[in-house]
Amino acid sequence: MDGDRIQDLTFVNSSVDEISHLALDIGGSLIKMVYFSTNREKPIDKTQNNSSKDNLLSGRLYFLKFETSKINECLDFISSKLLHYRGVQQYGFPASDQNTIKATGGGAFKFADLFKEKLGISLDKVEEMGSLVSGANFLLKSVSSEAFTYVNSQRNYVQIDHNDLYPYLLVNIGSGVSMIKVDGDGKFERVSGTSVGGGTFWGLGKLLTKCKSFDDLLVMSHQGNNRVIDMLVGDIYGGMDYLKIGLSSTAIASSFGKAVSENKELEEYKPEDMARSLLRMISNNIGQIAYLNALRFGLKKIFFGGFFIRGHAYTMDTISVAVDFWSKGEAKAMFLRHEGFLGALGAFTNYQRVEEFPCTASLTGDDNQNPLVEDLNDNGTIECCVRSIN
Ligand SMILES: Nc1ncnc2c1ncn2[C@@H]1O[C@H](COP(=O)(O)OP(=O)(O)OP(=O)(O)O)[C@@H](O)[C@H]1O
Ligand SMILES: CC(C)(CO)[C@@H](O)C(=O)NCCC(=O)O
Repeated sequence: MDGDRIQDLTFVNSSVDEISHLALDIGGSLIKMVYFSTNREKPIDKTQNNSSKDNLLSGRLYFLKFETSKINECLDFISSKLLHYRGVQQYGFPASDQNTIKATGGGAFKFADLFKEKLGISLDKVEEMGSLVSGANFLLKSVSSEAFTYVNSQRNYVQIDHNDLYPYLLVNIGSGVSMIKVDGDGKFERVSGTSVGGGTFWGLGKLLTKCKSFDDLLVMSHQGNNRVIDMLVGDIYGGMDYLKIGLSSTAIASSFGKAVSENKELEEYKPEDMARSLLRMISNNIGQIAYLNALRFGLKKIFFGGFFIRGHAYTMDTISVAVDFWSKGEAKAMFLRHEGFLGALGAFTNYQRVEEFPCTASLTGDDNQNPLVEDLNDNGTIECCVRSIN
């Protein structure tokens, strides 16, 4: 299992009994899991606007991921922690909600029988594109310091103006890529997509470099030099720029194009260089298609999500430069800190008692750990509230 340890628990004494609202996004490559953990001894006071029956439970959202090809690890995890039972009755959920969890992504259909058979769990299916949009809107509207631009190797956090959020283009780079024009809460249209996405990078990368894990492939791409394999404008123009059409000598004229004339065997290329060319090719292509779709609908804001990005500097830089270059600085590429969990968060917010409250995401780690998984290392929790009925 490869999970993200989420740190900085609000309630240091919280125990596994306090887990609730488990939601899954079961994709072509990865299963994403989101759950809420509260301190049942300290439900916070009712807000002034609440009905007398409502309580706001304060706690944190935690995030985990599993490879879809190792779905049994996910099933074992849920079963060993009894996640499907937790918090359901305690926080006013009807008994019928027991053994039912919200799930989105193709795997919610593909693996529904497996969940039923192995764990007795029914998957309450939440539509995938709607989940991505709900997850993105939740993050953009409720979580501070969530969206950022990436320019000159620098993350610049963007203040989201709630009155000026829509419309925007959401580009979710998972195994494949979906491009969704978002006009409001629940108002969206999938306007484009491409099969050249994260699965392509991971699949071709595995074949070309024999790397064992996605993270190895990313590390390799960081160390490589794409100019060894990519045919540059300068390679064609004798070292010169082609400024008349806006191309410098170092721009890529043809991804992997040098391999044609060099008569080298695959083994003669360094895996690092191939990983770099591949990452650049795919990120560039997605950046360009995203821009074209933004242009199609006159959208200035493009948010990129999906686990392909992984906060990887080179990926974000390539996408940002592509959007900036093609739009002549008109459109902006923005990224999300919880990029890979849009669908799972969308399924989570589909629980009736999860609403929008101001949330904060913890940026740094400390001694407090995910109550379920103590030996994981990555990324941040979201502090938030859910409504419960007593
Ligand atoms: N640890 C990892 N293992 C495998 N792939 C990873 C990992 N980390 C990031 N990735 C990348 O993330 C991609 C999957 O992203 P994501 O989980 O958002 O999509 P998905 O839901 O599996 O796909 P889809 O939505 O198309 O069904 C992989 O194809 C790969 O490029
Ligand atoms: C099929 C989905 C939606 C599954 O998540 C995704 O992998 C995707 O958007 N693929 C791209 C398909 C296309 O539009 O060509």
